[in-house]
Amino acid sequence: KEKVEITKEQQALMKIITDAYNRHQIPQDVAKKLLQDQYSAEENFLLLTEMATSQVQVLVEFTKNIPGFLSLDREDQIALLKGSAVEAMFLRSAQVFSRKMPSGHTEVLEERIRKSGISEEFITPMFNFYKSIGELHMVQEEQALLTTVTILTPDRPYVKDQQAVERLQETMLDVLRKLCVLQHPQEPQYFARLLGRLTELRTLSHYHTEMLVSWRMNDHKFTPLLCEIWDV
Ligand SMILES: COc1ccc(-c2nc3ccccc3n2[C@H](C(=O)NC2CCCCC2)C2CCCCC2)c(OC)c1
Repeated sequence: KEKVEITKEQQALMKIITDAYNRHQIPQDVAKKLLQDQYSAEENFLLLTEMATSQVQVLVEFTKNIPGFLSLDREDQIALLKGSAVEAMFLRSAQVFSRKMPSGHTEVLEERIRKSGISEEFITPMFNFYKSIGELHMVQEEQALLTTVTILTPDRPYVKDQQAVERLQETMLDVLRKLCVLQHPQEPQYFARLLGRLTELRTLSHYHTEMLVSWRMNDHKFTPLLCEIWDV
């Protein structure tokens, strides 16, 4: 049985990324807000666009802490951010949804999201994803590394130097693989399951524009930053 060992460098890399991931949390916790009050579809849409706008800003700050990211070609950095922003947002939403909450809170949160204004057809795939992320019981290092692996996806549109991105992503995947083996020794397939979620995440993100324009209200307004990042 091969002995899996995280090197000193990998330990340092993981600490930098996890600290940055935890530092760059959403300022106002949306779950708390949703648990407090029931909002109209319009108010919920505004809340979503506000949360998503601040999450994109948080994502940009987070990527500056990924060792090697700032050494990539500048335009490739933008292409990676634009290409991963929606997936990072759904990954963060899944982590918010799967957080341990006092009993009954998750059910209230689920109900509020179901009734938020999102159209019926997207609710099942979205919650299937949230629950499949929750079942993994990821530790924070795994969450941070999974988001990093998602950002460093080489085949995003307009990425010129895919090899450079691939090298960075492989560095992160190697740490994540070892971490999974050490954190979940009884589950040799855990790492594979984790990466499988990224496929589910990409599929869910394909629905994203549809989910927004079909929100049960008229005249959907977006912030300039979201117009940049979302294809709306
Ligand atoms: C595009 O369609 C949708 C639909 C639902 C969500 C969603 N899933 C959630 C799961 C847990 C808590 C919040 C959640 N949200 C919205 C939100 O505020 N998401 C934030 C985005 C930035 C990162 C933190 C979460 C809520 C939904 C209820 C109405 C108000 C917005 C969503 O988040 C991408 C996108």
